[in-house]
Amino acid sequence: MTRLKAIPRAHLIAGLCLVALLVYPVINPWQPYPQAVMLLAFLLAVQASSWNIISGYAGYISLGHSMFLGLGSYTVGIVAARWGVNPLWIAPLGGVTAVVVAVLIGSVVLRTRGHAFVIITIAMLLAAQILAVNFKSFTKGSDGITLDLPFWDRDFQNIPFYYAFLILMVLTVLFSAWIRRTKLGTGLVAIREDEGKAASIGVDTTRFKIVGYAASSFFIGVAGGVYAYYLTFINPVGSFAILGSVTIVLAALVGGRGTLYGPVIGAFIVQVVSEAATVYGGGGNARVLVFGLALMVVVLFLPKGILPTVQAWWRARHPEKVEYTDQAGALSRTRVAVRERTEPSPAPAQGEVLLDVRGVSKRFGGLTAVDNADLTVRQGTITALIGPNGSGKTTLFNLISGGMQADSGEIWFDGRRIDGLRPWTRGHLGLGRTFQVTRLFKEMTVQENVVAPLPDSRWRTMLSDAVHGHEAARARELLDTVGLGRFADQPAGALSYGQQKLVELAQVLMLEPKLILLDEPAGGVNPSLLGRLTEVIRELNRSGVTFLVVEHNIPLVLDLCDPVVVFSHGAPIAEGPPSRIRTDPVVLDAYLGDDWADHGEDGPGDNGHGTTAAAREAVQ
Ligand SMILES: Nc1ncnc2c1ncn2[C@@H]1O[C@H](COP(=O)(O)OP(=O)(O)OP(=O)(O)O)[C@@H](O)[C@H]1O
Repeated sequence: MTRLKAIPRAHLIAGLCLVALLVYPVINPWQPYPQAVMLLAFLLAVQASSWNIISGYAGYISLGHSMFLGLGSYTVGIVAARWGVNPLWIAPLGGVTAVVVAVLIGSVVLRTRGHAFVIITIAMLLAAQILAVNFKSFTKGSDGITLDLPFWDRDFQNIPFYYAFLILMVLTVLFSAWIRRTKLGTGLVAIREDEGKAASIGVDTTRFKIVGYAASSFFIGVAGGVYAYYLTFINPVGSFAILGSVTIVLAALVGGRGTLYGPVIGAFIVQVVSEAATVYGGGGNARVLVFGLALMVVVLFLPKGILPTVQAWWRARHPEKVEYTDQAGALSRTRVAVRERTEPSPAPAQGEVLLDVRGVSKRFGGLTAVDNADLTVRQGTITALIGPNGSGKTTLFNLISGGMQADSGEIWFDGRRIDGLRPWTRGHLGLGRTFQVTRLFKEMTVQENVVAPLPDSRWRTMLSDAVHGHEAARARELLDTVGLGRFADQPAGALSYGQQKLVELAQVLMLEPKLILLDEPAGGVNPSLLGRLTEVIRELNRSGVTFLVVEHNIPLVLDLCDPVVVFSHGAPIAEGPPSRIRTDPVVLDAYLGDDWADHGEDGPGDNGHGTTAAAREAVQ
């Protein structure tokens, strides 16, 4: 009984529904019509659930996904007709064709971001139809291909197809669930939430999207092969119909895009409504009208779909108890362990140059944000980068981490020129960063956020478990370190700003970085946790991690960092140990203000929380 209780409610309900579906034809064997409606619902569920991998998890909407059903049908149909093989045995070939085509299309389209993908998917569906019409020697053109009737007794009617599509539906849902549990799954969701941020934490967004697109095509291709046998006839218009793609999207939207069971629920609803519209509404055209109305209702009243809406309602009625931050736990922890890098490259010796920015510039129209800047960060240091607002510090961070490309200059990291590398490759080399305004993936849980980064480009890492296993255990450990272990299963969007800062630090530590760029780490963090934060930075630094810190909290900078580089108008104006910087007349003039020279260690008007306001006022 306790074992049963451990299974999530959704899986239990799904299991019960599956048992009912398995026994239905046994109880009602001589009812071919309802069996046909059900098996078409299973087929739609296979398609919607597969579509959900690229369009629900990764957010890249495909409006031509029924193309894979047609490709599967034609592959299997052509082979079966030519060589007299039974289509059922070669149905997986349809999946292989679908994956090959998805990889080819994806390799071209998914290198870019955004809307081009939607348009291309429709274009590809129509192109496939034109090819099927014109490649007559293979496809018999508009005449189509007729296949042999099923070999089993006619008395069995649809039952074998019923079970074939049911098995495919179960396999698709299990496959989709498995993907969502892996780092591939968290990476896909990360892409949907914030593609730039995903790239900065080592997610090779191009590869993830191509793999996601290919994964979303396989079972549809297999189902296409079985469907060809079910129909015993395939032609270009029927196999590559745009209405098929619209139905897939509608099913996923109705049920709940991005959820595991939503597309399946949506498929059953859409299939039953579609059948009712055809039977009672006067034919196929009524179906199109009903689909249009349903789409409007969903967009207006259920934008998240049925399942997420019901889940939100349930959660509101049965709120989970959440503890406050385990601040005491975090503060009492003494050590934070750094993992060994999986592909260790010899770290530069203490004091050697780790990051070398040489004559880098970045212009935005008429504004030169970074102006021929030089900067070196030596191994083992906690280097500060300070300067007035708008002096180009964050832009320089973006250039170093790969979020932006420099107009000129070179950036070297750990003996390698990196300014031409993609952001995730820089991450794999050991370059991590946090953001001034936190950029967590708000719809993922806190734990998923911390598990999402990839320290290398190995397939094994990509397919490792993000929910259990060593990666998840490491994420928990890091969350405990920053005092947020109790929040692991909460959505990241529910955390306060300061808590999000701490999660972002834990997240970047998953990269096993050699150098961490911290953009205003103290912003919004309460004073006692700030103490813990600086302690963590020091501990990591003692373990060999180098830091480059942008921070306006000058007492913190002067206490924690050495050397300090001062930026003004896009270039460094001074560099040295804190003791020299705080009295440097150039720095006092450009940033700190004369008051700094006249006050003690803590600067003017310090209240223990830093003097950001004072420093900023001084600049103005
Ligand atoms: N994407 C962009 N497009 C246009 N201008 C930009 C862009 N990013 C930064 N800038 C401009 O470049 C200049 C430098 O901005 P940046 O954010 O790098 O400064 P900063 O030193 O980090 O400032 P702060 O201390 O306030 O964070 C600013 O004038 C800013 O308006």
